[in-house]
Amino acid sequence: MDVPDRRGRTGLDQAGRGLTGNPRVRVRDVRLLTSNWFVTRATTIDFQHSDGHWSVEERETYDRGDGACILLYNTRKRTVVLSRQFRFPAYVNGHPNGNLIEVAAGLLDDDDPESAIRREAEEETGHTLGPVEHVFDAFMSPGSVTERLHFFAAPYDEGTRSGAGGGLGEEGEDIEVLELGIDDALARIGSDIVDAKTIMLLQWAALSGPFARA
Ligand SMILES: Nc1nc2c(ncn2[C@@H]2O[C@H](COP(=O)(O)OP(=O)(O)O[C@H]3O[C@H](CO)[C@@H](O)[C@H](O)[C@@H]3O)[C@@H](O)[C@H]2O)c(=O)[nH]1
Ligand SMILES: [Mg+2]
Repeated sequence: MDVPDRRGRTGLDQAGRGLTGNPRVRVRDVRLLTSNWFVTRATTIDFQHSDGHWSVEERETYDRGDGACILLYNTRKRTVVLSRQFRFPAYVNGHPNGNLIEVAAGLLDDDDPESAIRREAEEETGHTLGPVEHVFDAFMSPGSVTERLHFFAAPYDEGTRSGAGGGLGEEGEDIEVLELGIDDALARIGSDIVDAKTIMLLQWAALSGPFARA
C-alpha cells in the first residue's frame, strides 16, 4: 500500500505475510482494516496447537510503530524527572481525568531507539542528555498492539538542562514537567502513577538501577 498513514509510514497493509520463524504458524491472509493515524490489520493464520491439531484463527493488530522511553534520574538529589499529559485512551477507560504521569517517551518514527529517545527527552523535559543506558526492550500489550518499547535511563542535573520541555505544540502536545523524589514516586505507584512503562522504570531504578547502585 502506497498511501502513507499520518506518521508517513507505507507498506504496512500486508505485514506478516512472509513470516516463517514459527513452524506452528502459517499466515493465510492479511486484511487492512484502517489506516489513519496508525494502521490496523486482521490476519488469518493456521495455528497448530500443542496437541498437534490445526485451527484457523483471526487476530487483529494495532500497528503504531515502535517507541522508546527514558527515566531521568539524579542520585545526589534522589529525584527523577517525569511528565504529566492528557491521554484520551486512559480517560475513556476509567481514569478520572486522563492526566497521566509518565516517563518521557515517544515514537521512533525513522530514528534508531537511542537517537529517538534523545530527541524526545529534549522535546518533552528540556534536558540534553549525556550518556544514556539501555535497560531492556519489552512488548507492552502483545495480544493486540505490535509495539516494541525500548527502555533507557540517564542522569540529569542543572548541566543537562537546555530548555523548558513541554513537547511540540504543533503535534498537539501539552506536557507538564515534574521532578519527584524517588521514594515519593515509588509510593505513588498504583494511586496516581498508573502508566506501565513508568512503573517498570521506577521499579528497575530502585531494584537494580541507579538508586540500588547509589
Ligand atoms: N491528531 C492526532 N494526533 C495523535 C494521535 N495519536 C497520537 N497523536 C499525537 O502524536 C503525538 C506522539 O507523540 P510521541 O511523544 O511521539 O509519542 P507518545 O504518544 O508519547 O508515545 C509514547 O508513549 C506511548 C504510550 O505509553 C507509547 O505507546 C509509545 O511507545 C511511546 O512511549 C502525541 O503526543 C499526540 O500529540 C491521533 O490519533 N491523532
Ligand atoms: Mg511522548
